[in-house]
Amino acid sequence: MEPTPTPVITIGLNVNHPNFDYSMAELEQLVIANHMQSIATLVQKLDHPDAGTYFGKGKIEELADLVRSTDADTIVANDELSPSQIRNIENATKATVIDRTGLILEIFANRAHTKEAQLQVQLAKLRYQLPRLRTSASQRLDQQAAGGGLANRGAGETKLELNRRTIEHQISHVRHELKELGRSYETQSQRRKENRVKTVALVGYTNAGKSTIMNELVKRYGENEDKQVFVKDMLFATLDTSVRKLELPGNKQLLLSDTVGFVSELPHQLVEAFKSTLKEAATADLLVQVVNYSDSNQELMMETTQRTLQEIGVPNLPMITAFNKADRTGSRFPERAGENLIMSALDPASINELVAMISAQLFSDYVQKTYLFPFQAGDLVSTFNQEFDVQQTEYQADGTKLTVSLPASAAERYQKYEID
Ligand SMILES: Nc1nc2c(ncn2[C@@H]2O[C@H](COP(=O)(O)OP(=O)(O)OP(=O)(O)O)[C@@H](O)[C@H]2O)c(=O)[nH]1
Ligand SMILES: [Mg+2]
Repeated sequence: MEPTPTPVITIGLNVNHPNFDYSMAELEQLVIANHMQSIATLVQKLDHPDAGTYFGKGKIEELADLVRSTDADTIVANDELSPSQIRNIENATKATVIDRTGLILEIFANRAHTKEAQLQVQLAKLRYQLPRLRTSASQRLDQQAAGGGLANRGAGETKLELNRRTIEHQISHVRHELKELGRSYETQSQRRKENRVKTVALVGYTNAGKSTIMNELVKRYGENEDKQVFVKDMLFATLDTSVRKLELPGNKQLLLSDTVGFVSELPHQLVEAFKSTLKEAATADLLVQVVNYSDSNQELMMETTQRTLQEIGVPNLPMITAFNKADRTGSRFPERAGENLIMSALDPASINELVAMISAQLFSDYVQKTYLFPFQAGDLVSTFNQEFDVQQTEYQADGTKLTVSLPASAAERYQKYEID
């Protein structure tokens, strides 16, 4: 059974923020993803945040009253706060303050499963903690850190120095471990490149349906249909990149990867840390951007996706945009316009259309050829049947005639058997 969510108060400052309501709604979702529940919300409109307390003086008093009159002893702020803002709000309200960055880091810390994701989150946490050594926001992260050993309650100046050095030491240690892992990772993807297996990466905003699409494709075309990935209606269900091998009709093989979802204002510490997980996307032959077409903020989400892809250094790759969850809208689907597809992951016709689009993009260098293999080259007939898309076979007196669709590069190798 899931534990009861921790009650919290969410707070936000509207500093001429055009998408303020949306960012507050997203904060509520992030809170839920961290097993918390917002029981009250306090917002203020200001020209700029108060340098010392974020909210203005009167609003801070209101917040303190709210803490006293509810069950919540945790406050979650919609922005990244300075260490002194966190400390001052905590002193004024006697509650624990977590900022948006700290919240996202907590979610990631609780969800990371692979060694690499865990190290990356740890690195991001350490970087976040460094300037915040004495706030309870960083202590919460401390307590979660594997092995702990960093608790610094009642820290004096010397202890603080010590902690700083410990953290710096840990940062370089984690970096080193990541580098080692990265090396083996690189050889893996290098090998894939050499074998010329085409790669496709699903990217996009969190909760858009990337993992659901991955599972539908694995069910139909996977080596092993049990290799399903985790799907859940909450933010950041996926944190680790999973790669699955698919074989589309006609022996067309590809590697499909499902990646971590993006969110507005993804903490820069995490963007940095996840660069290597997202390398899978950076080296792909094709990106499929999944968009939640039923969300009124889809434009914003697409902008965030574009910006994040740039930040993590994904070059401008060929892209198909899948406007997913159309079953929740009044729109017709599947409906294709160029490289855009309005679709639903729950609809087989949509999945077929998506596969056709992926296949057309990836295998555009395929050519159709007719070969005559004499009987002494009989081995090639079985090789061709295993590796390529054999569309027609005719047994003739002088050998076996095959009509085949295959990559242009492979066709070059078998030129001498080619007949018109
Ligand atoms: N109605 C409807 N629901 C969908 C569709 N695709 C996905 N969902 C649901 O949307 C929720 C999120 O789906 P996921 O596949 O986990 O989303 P994701 O993009 O992988 O999310 P993260 O891993 O958090 O980045 C789940 O509850 C899915 O069942 C769709 O086409 N239609
Ligand atoms: Mg997912």
